[in-house]
Amino acid sequence: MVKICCIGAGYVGGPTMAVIALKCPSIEVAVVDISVPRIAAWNSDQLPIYEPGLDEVVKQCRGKNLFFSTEVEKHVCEADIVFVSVNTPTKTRGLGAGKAADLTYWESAARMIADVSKSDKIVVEKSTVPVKTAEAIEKILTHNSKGINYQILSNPEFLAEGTAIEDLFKPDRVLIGGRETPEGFKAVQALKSVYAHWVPEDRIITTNLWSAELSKLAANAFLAQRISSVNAMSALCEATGADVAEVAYAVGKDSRIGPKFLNASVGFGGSCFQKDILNLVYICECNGLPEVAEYWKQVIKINDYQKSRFVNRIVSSMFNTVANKKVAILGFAFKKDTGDTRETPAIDVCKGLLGDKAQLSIYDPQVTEDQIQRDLSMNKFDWDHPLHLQPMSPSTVKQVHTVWDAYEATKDAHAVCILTEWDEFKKLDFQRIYDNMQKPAFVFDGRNVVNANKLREIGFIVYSIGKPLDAWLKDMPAVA
Ligand SMILES: NC(=O)C1=CN([C@@H]2O[C@H](COP(=O)(O)OP(=O)(O)OC[C@H]3O[C@@H](n4cnc5c(N)ncnc54)[C@H](O)[C@@H]3O)[C@@H](O)[C@H]2O)C=CC1
Ligand SMILES: O=C(O)[C@H]1O[C@H](OP(=O)(O)OP(=O)(O)OC[C@H]2O[C@@H](n3ccc(=O)[nH]c3=O)[C@H](O)[C@@H]2O)[C@H](O)[C@@H](O)[C@@H]1O
Repeated sequence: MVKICCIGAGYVGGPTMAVIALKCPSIEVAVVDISVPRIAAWNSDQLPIYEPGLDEVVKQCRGKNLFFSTEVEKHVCEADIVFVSVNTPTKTRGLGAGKAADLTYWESAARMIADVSKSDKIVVEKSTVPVKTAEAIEKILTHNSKGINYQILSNPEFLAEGTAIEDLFKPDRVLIGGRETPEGFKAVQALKSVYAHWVPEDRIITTNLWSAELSKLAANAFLAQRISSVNAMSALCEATGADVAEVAYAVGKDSRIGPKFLNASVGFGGSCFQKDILNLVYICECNGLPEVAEYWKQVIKINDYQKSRFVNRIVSSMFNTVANKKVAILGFAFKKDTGDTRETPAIDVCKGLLGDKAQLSIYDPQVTEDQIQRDLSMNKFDWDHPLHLQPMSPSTVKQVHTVWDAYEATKDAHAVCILTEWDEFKKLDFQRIYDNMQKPAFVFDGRNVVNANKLREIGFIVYSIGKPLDAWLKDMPAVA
């Protein structure tokens, strides 16, 4: 029986391995992690991450051919194929701080593999890593090899959170990069045969190592660039009276451009877009390509601009101050159908409002009070480290209250900000909300989920990203 071990039981390692176990009953899959609570949660009824469809997949295989364990060394030693899906945060200190990927966790995983292995192994990069990382990993493994042969493959993951199971069941493509040697080709074939259990052959792309590594960074950069492009247009729409949804629809109808990923928003979030672009920027700089680095940096700059533009719009509309005003925040996760808050635009928007002394009442159906408090008091990039290495007891932000109901959050509020596009926000009784709010009552829709005209009929002053401004907002320009 082929044995797979995955180091890192996170958002990628957990769902990816659960699907491999489901689709390949003849393969034994062990997912290991240094985080004891995380593994305990994977072995319980309350999985550590919320992802539609994940519970069912895990329930079907756990204890049969899918195991979650903290016995990292044992499972690595026994495995034929070792996936590495550990954190690759942005460096906060030293060379490349604020941009380069911190490969500490990756390197320690590689050294541990070299230490405990007693048989040949295929080592698969599942984490998103800088191009040429495989070369470094190869050196660590071969210099400590004790006669064992290692083949390094790059097999980046393209799943999106909230649709991870769907994406894993029917991937647009699976990408496998390997060395162009007979041993390399053999290793690529071995991994290909795992995916071939359920992925059509023409969707499994094989390339050289560096193409696979770079394709992952390129794909995320292209996706984020589309959002920054439409968000840049949203500012121009507001200035001119155009409607960004109409513009995006018209532009997306061109089959060369396509309709997906053109929703204007308060900004993109998530654990990877910013991190991976910063990483790409750093690689460009290191390769003497400052113009290319500047080009990609702009994608992040527009994203930061979009978030601060949103905060400025709120404050300027409300008589240039939100001091001591209750502002309801609906949605804190970085997108709907996930409880993940890593790099969520809600953090920057809330921090901006807190900077202007607002009182925040936050409701998100999947995010806990503890998580929100941690996010609002943590330093940039600290979130991307294993849980037990994050700050233990960050200070409480007193002007923030977390509630478990949208009506409670909006009661007596001066304004409502929608920061995540949860479906339930579309169905709220806005008349009831309006009746219980201070007047004038404002809605700032950072995800374009509400029917602005209906809300205006109720009496709200409404701001929607990239839509023609109502008279109130026109008179109060958002100047930074
Ligand atoms: N979150 C996402 O949607 C996607 C993430 N990625 C990439 O996948 C990688 C992992 O991301 P996530 O799963 O989101 O991170 P995560 O933080 O959810 O999971 C990483 C896990 O690795 C564990 N870990 C770290 N060092 C370890 C070690 N030496 N031994 C054992 N366990 C160790 C941590 O405790 C943690 O549970 C990153 O490189 C990320 O860029 C790629 C595609 C999608
Ligand atoms: O490498 C990764 O981590 C993953 O990053 C993204 O996936 P994810 O961040 O989970 O979610 P997305 O659906 O891409 O959304 C990212 C952010 O962009 C925002 N977004 C998305 C689409 C859009 O049209 N407008 C928009 O503002 C979302 O609200 C969210 O904040 C990519 O879509 C995945 O292919 C990739 O594997």
